[in-house]
Amino acid sequence: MKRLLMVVNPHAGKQHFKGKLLDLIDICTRQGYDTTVLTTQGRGDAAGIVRERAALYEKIICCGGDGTLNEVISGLMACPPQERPPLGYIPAGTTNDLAATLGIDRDPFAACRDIFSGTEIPYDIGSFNENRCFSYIAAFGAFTEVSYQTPQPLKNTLGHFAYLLEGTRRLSELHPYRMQVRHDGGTIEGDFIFGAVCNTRSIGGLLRFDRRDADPADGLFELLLVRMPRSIADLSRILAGLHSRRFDEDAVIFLHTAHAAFLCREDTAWSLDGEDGGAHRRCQIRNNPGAVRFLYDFTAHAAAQRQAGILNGF
Ligand SMILES: Nc1ncnc2c1ncn2[C@@H]1O[C@H](COP(=O)(O)OP(=O)(O)OP(=O)(O)O)[C@@H](O)[C@H]1O
Repeated sequence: MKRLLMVVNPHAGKQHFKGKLLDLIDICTRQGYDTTVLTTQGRGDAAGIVRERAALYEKIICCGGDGTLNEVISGLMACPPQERPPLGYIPAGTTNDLAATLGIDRDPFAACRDIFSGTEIPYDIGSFNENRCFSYIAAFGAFTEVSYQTPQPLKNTLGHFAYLLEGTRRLSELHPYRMQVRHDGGTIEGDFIFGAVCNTRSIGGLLRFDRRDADPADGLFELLLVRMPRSIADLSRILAGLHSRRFDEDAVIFLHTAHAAFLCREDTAWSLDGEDGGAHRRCQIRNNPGAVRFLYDFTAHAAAQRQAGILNGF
């Protein structure tokens, strides 16, 4: 029998899938897999499990939210590329942003079946300071102070940022981060209130990129930087631009790059895939093209996703 490792975070989301685990294992067994199930015991556990055991399995399935998936991918990235098995994902978190972007079914049984009927789809992974990684977004900005103080960690970075901006009445409520940002095409300096390096077609439902703007396996990230507005009128223009995706070029920078280096004047808190990424003055971000192969049945759900407006241009 082929060997499959299922990594399950029993505390992810509202834990609805707990009672479904037996049926999920049954699907794997019927597909001819000798399935090992390991439940994570705390933060960092999923990364360690995958790092140490990935090479022993033909497939890995992650059951959890974006945080668990981020850890599983970190574990895979710590293995040599030839020892990384393809990855299936059964979304069981609260937001599951990446699953929405990829078009993975929200129903755990359908998602599980699609892992076996689907194909391997390469996906770019970001390295963050060489010791962390992200699959769809690394971001800093106004949202970060609030996010880690709330029991529900911030998931929806750009959506939350826009929400905070909408409520801003005085510029003094905004925190500008002075920094130099180097990308493949040059260097940008300034005071920024938000920045993100992304590999997704949708950020928090607010920004939707089309195929020309964002291909998850093109070896490039999308870099978005929002400058500190000079006036409240400026701020309204920025918000209107973010909503309509017609960026005011003076205020919002949007470009494609494989590398980004951030040199900040102060410690700046980052969020990686919606989880705490720590505070840093220097960050190096690098694209690892097609570093992880996702297993899912893209054709089964693309039409429905496109109809829902989630998946643009796949
Ligand atoms: N046994 C455990 N007890 C408590 N926390 C755990 C356990 N196992 C893993 N964790 C941690 O739980 C955190 C949250 O998990 P995850 O992001 O998967 O779920 P979620 O927050 O509900 O989903 P989403 O991020 O999609 O909204 C992760 O950082 C993970 O490290």
